[in-house]
Amino acid sequence: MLGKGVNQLTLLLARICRRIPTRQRVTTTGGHNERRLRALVVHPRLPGAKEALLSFDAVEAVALVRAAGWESVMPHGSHAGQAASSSSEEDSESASDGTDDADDADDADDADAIGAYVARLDRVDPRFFFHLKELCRVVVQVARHGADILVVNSSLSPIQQRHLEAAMDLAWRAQRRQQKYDVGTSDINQSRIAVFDRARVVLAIFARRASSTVARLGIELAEAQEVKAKLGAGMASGVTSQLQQVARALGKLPGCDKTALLPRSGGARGVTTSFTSSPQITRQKQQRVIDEKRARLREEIARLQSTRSSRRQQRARDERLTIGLVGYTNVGKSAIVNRLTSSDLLVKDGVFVTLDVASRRCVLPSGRECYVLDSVGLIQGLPINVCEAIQATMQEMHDADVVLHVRDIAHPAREDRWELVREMLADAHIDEERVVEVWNKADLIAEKEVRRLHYLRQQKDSTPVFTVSALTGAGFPALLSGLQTILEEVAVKAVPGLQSSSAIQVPQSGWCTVRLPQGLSKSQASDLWAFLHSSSVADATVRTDEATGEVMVRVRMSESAKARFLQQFGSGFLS
Ligand SMILES: Nc1nc2c(ncn2[C@@H]2O[C@H](COP(=O)(O)OP(=O)(O)OP(=O)(O)O)[C@@H](O)[C@H]2O)c(=O)[nH]1
Ligand SMILES: [Mg+2]
Repeated sequence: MLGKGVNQLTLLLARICRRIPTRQRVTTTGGHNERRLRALVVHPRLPGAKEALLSFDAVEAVALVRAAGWESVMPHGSHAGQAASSSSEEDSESASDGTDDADDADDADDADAIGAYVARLDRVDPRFFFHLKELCRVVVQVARHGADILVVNSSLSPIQQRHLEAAMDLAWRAQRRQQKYDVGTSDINQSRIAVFDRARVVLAIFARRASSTVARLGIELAEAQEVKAKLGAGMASGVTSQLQQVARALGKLPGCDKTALLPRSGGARGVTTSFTSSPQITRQKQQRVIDEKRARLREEIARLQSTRSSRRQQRARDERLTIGLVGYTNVGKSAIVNRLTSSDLLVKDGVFVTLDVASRRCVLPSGRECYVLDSVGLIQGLPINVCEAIQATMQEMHDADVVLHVRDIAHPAREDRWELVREMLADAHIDEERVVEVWNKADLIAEKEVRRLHYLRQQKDSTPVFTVSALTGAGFPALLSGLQTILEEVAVKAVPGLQSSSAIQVPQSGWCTVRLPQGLSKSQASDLWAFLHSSSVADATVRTDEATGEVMVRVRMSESAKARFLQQFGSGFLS
């Protein structure tokens, strides 16, 4: 047992992992009112990024923030999309303080439309992510608008995160000064404005809303991993002068002055976190506790995942084929599952509405049943390994017989998203041959445009595409009969030695032989296949009769299985 010190450490860890400021309650009218945390979203505009898609990327980040339950702050009149002339990196004493009010009216309109602060960068700074001039602007924005959270719509290294937190501590002091709050010395070592990158926001969404235990544990594991990474990331030398520049920029806000913002003893000491400032806790101890926690979580997740995989095996045993739906978030996957299976899964305009895989039964036009799996949406900038729910989605897709890649065909960023999903499917080793595209939301674009997109698509790839509207139901009869044909092909191909359904034939008792005649329908062939692959049949060997061309499948069947076979298919197939 590690004792009381370790318990304290665990509490500290939990606090640091969440790192959400304690300002859940603020005084507005004298009393204590609950208010949502306020997040400033900063979208970095880097060279090479597609200008046309800028607003979609930024708007998506704002949607993520809302899904996390935070309010996105972007008051009118703030800087958005700084003029190109301000984009050069000027890590000098003359760095702009970011407090000037010469906001361009168009920029302000952009801000209102996008809801995010757009930071133009020539490159990513290894220490602060932003070059000094832009860093000052961002920090001033945070201080000015009373944000509790800074969201950088990209991925931050542990060092960048740590340095940004240090800069945010200065913003927090400035916020307090502006509000004439007393900055007590006991508070000084506490980082109060949290810094989130895109992946952390996604984790926060899952942490807030994920209902399954395994998803929650997955979040805890990701957080523990993050803390571990941060332990190794100390403050780089030379950042003090940059923090002083930041303080200078903040010092121009009303009620603030540079010297009051900087820690009394100078340097970056006052902006260290409570974690690193607890002298009694050694780094080894911290690491040991985190490692133990990670091992415990991994074990528990593995145990729960094995339950999940036995559910998959159960599905496989009951002989129904599985269709998995995968795609970018908000493309209409759940709406399609609802249409296919007459279910009422939650459908909503937003990101990450579905947070766990769900399976529903679907009846095909032939009366044959299959499973349809709804899944967690994918999103740009989210490494699969960060999130257990996304890993689970990919595992389900990996095991599905057919994967429907659902696309929002009306979305301007559809091609980038198509590429992203294809890459993620390839990374998860999902065979392209099993993937069928479904173009959804066809009601939102003109038919002529759909035809044009089909034409362009055929130039590149001749695999089938189904165009539907989950809203109106258009295209669903064709989708259902297409799925039926595809599943029959899948079933037939799975019989060893058979290449196509038209060739199917089969067999004798104890040992018996099932004969598959030439003219067998696809649905009969797949039903026969399903039976022959059930647990009551064993040791199948397949050969083709040279004289008749019939396929003969020799199998061992129990007496009861044989009786069921005769009942279902008659005696014509047995010899
Ligand atoms: N116009 C139109 N809207 C649609 C269509 N299909 C879905 N939607 C809307 O798109 C939004 C997202 O639908 P969902 O089914 O929740 O999307 P999803 O892909 O499951 O999203 P996540 O679970 O968040 O990944 C909802 O507002 C739906 O009403 C469609 O064919 N046409
Ligand atoms: Mg959904």
